[in-house]
Amino acid sequence: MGETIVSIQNVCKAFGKHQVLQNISLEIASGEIFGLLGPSGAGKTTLVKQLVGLDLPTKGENYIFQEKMPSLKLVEKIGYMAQSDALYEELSAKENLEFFAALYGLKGAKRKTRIVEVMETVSLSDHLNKLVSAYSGGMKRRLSLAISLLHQPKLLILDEPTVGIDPVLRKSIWEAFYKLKENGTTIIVTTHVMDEAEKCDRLGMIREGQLIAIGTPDELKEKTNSASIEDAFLVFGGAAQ
Ligand SMILES: Nc1ncnc2c1ncn2[C@@H]1O[C@H](COP(=O)(O)OP(=O)(O)OP(=O)(O)O)[C@@H](O)[C@H]1O
Repeated sequence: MGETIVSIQNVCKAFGKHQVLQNISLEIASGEIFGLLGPSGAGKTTLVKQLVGLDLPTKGENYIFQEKMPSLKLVEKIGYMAQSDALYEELSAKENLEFFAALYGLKGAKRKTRIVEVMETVSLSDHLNKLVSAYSGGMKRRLSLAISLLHQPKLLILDEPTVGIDPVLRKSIWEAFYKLKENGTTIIVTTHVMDEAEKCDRLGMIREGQLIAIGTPDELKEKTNSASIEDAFLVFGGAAQ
């Protein structure tokens, strides 16, 4: 495995009395596609928000590129796609991309090239000048993904990137992830979709704020004698014996 890019150390998070993350520790290496798998409400979004510097743990620390989060220095190195799309509906896709590219300091020819490239990556090149309000839900997800890729981040954090995307496009988006990985990008993806979990290099299974298992999809299935990730999850979660 490559060098450690993400180190989560004894992270806890409480909202009032509600303990949402319970002593999570894990490390993610350079070039991995790491999946955080868990049901709705398990704490995945809460954890990734800390990794992008949008929230703080109640206890413990998160280090990214050996730097303690939150750190403004790392903004350029991290791409984040939130669970709900943050797009300007009344603008075209191109105008949205130009706006975010400007925020990242991309100018002139570089900006133009990156806009073309990221739209190709998400198969939206033919819809560049369309208003976002005329986009479908899946198209908006893909545009959000394109925006997160604009500045060629070394670490990409994607919160449920393929929700509302049909299986054909989902496949093409995963091909894009593999291409990014080949170019050295580390990717963290949250999901509750089991077949998507299978595509990750390693998985962290999260249930009720606890990391109940970690390993490659094959390791997790072997350890539990399960035919599927879904069954493995149930065994680790104590629901089936
Ligand atoms: N700002 C907040 N204040 C209070 N409770 C919160 C807050 N944010 C999240 N929670 C609670 O923390 C728990 C974990 O939520 P989180 O969004 O991290 O789960 P998740 O695994 O990402 O689920 P989903 O797949 O539905 O997004 C939930 O019970 C949620 O209600």
